[in-house]
Amino acid sequence: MALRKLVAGNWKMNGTRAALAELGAIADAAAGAPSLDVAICPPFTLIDAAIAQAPSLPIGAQDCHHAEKGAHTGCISATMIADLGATYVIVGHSERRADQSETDADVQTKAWAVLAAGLTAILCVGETEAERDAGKAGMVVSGQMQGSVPPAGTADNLVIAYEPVWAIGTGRTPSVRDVAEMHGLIRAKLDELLGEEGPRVRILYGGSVKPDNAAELMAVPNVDGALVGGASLTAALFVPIIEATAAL
Ligand SMILES: O=C(CO)COP(=O)(O)O
Repeated sequence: MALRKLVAGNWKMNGTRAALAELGAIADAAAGAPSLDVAICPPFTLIDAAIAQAPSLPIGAQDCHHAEKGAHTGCISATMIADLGATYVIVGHSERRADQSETDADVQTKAWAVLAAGLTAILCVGETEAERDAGKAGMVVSGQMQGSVPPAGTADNLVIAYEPVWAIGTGRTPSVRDVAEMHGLIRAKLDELLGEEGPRVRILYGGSVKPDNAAELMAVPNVDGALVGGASLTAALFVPIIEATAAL
């Protein structure tokens, strides 16, 4: 089944207010590609201003706390993100799994919080290079799915992002064959975990997506869009990725 593609940018810990100048051209490209969904996930500090600057462009956050509110100094809840008018929250990014020691169980409770706030979770999974070299990539990703996908996930509130850790920020990407194999495995796992919603949940590929490889990667079966890091920081690089995906 061909699903409507989503091309989402993850700005990570990049961008001060000056970066908002990129959003105009990105919003224009999104408007010119009505067959796709496009989104930008800037740092928390820019969400409000990004929504004001580009009201037509869906905006997301990169993390949230699992609780709705309370004594958690420095944390941000999904409810607060929803209150700003955002649409998406990334959960379980490998950088948080590594830097903040987030477990599958942590990621699942965060995903629950995102769904409860009426937002869409972009839930990230992916193996390290050592795990791939050991022939364990499928097992690792399948285990992450088992432990972190919320059973209440539907096509409307859940997106999976397959991001092999070794492809993030490295300029290296898996072969088209490896991407097809992993996305097929993730699809089968979604079918197992979510029943009839499984075939409709989008599976994004992330890791060194650039203008020159976007068309090839986005054409792979079961690749329903991209989660783009570095190349989403400027319209000059992100707009060609939107256009290449829309042209498929
Ligand atoms: O981690 C990523 C998106 O979440 C991918 O980052 P890069 O596109 O910079 O490799």
